[in-house]
Amino acid sequence: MSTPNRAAAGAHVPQHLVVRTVAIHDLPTGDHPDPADLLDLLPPDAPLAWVRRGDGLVGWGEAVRIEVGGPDRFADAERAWQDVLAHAVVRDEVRLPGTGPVAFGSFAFDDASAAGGVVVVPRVVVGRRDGRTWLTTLSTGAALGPLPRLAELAPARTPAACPGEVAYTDGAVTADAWLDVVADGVAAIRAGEVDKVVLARDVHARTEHPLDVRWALGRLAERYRSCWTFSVDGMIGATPELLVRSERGLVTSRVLAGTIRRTGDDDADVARAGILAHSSKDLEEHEYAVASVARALAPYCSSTNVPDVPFVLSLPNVLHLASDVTGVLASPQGDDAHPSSLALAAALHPTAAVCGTPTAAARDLIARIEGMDRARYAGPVGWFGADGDGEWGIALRSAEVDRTDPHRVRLFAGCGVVAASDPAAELAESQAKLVPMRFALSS
Ligand SMILES: C=C(O[C@H]1C=CC=C(C(=O)O)[C@@H]1O)C(=O)O
Repeated sequence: MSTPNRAAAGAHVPQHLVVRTVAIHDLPTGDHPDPADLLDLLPPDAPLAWVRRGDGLVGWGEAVRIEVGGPDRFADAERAWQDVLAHAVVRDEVRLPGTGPVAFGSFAFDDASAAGGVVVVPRVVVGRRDGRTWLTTLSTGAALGPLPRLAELAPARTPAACPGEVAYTDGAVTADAWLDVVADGVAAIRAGEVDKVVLARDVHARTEHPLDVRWALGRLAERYRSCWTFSVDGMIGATPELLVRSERGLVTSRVLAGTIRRTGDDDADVARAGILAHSSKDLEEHEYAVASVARALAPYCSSTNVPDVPFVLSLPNVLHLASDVTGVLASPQGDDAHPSSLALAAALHPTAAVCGTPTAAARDLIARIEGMDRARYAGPVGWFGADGDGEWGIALRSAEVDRTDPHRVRLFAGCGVVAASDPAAELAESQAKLVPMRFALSS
């Protein structure tokens, strides 16, 4: 495989990107049949994925890689992507969201994090939406060739390898010490420094065998079907929280904040859903998160719809208070031009579901008391296309696979803290939020 073009932010991309999308059913007879599960197509190395309920995108190979960092990481990534597109020759025979040129991205939570951000333009993408499946090839330097054949492009199918035994150890802050971190957060709230702060912790896992990311993705996608299962450059997970979807002028954001653990007993869980829906502590946490999203979207929208009351989202491990905020993007010039989904994600990030209220003070407090670099946990992760439309989740219920040692995985979980928060309850909640990734790594 040839080496990808590396584009530092804003750097010139040396070769044309040639992009072709065809419907899978249009491919020659004898080619790969319509794949039952998109994830089954992925190779073990650097798989790219954004899937939910069987729909979405998977990709592999690197045609272009854009690495960014610092406070301008989103704008720099967008500029570099535009530069790639300016040199692209595109033939898209399907014309759906996610066809034509697409790039996957994952960005650090904090401006100062060394994790920065990465945008990967794959060599091959297979997508599915509402029963329609397509194949996109993206290559550099070639001319538009004959119809691509998925059978030739899809790697020989090898089953995902089991990680074997997994040993867990403390992350940057032990569970006991994290009780003090939460207590410090509550004290800062009571002192008037912030109204809400989201505090997170990490746990280290060591797998017996090198982690085959496909193993984790398959388990997550099957069990957490209402979540977006993602994989971008070693950042993996199944997030229930959609930072923003932008499609043909409509924006949607699924805001989550306020959590109660599930018991495993359906009747008890129905009662707990009622408790959650009436918990003033959780409703307060949720209200801050919804307000932050509504405030950030308002300047870009001609109208927004912000639900008055959240619904209860049921996941296999927890119940969440959830609100779907929607909006219609304004076109200031009267044409269809509006900010890209990544620009909207940048405007929304960090919401009060992962940072706090007020944002700047909460961010400072996190940097002062949390005791770890979140890296790409709680940052935007997703994909966007040539027209800027795309989907960006918040990288929650997630883990980062070590670049140099695929036995090492860092799992993350965080909790919204308000004045009424109890450190022991928050620790238990963080353990419940670690369940999906622990499940993903289990045999
Ligand atoms: C920060 C996380 O969850 C956020 C999303 C949903 C509910 C949350 C909560 O109830 O605290 C958090 O705001 C995480 O899962 O790491």
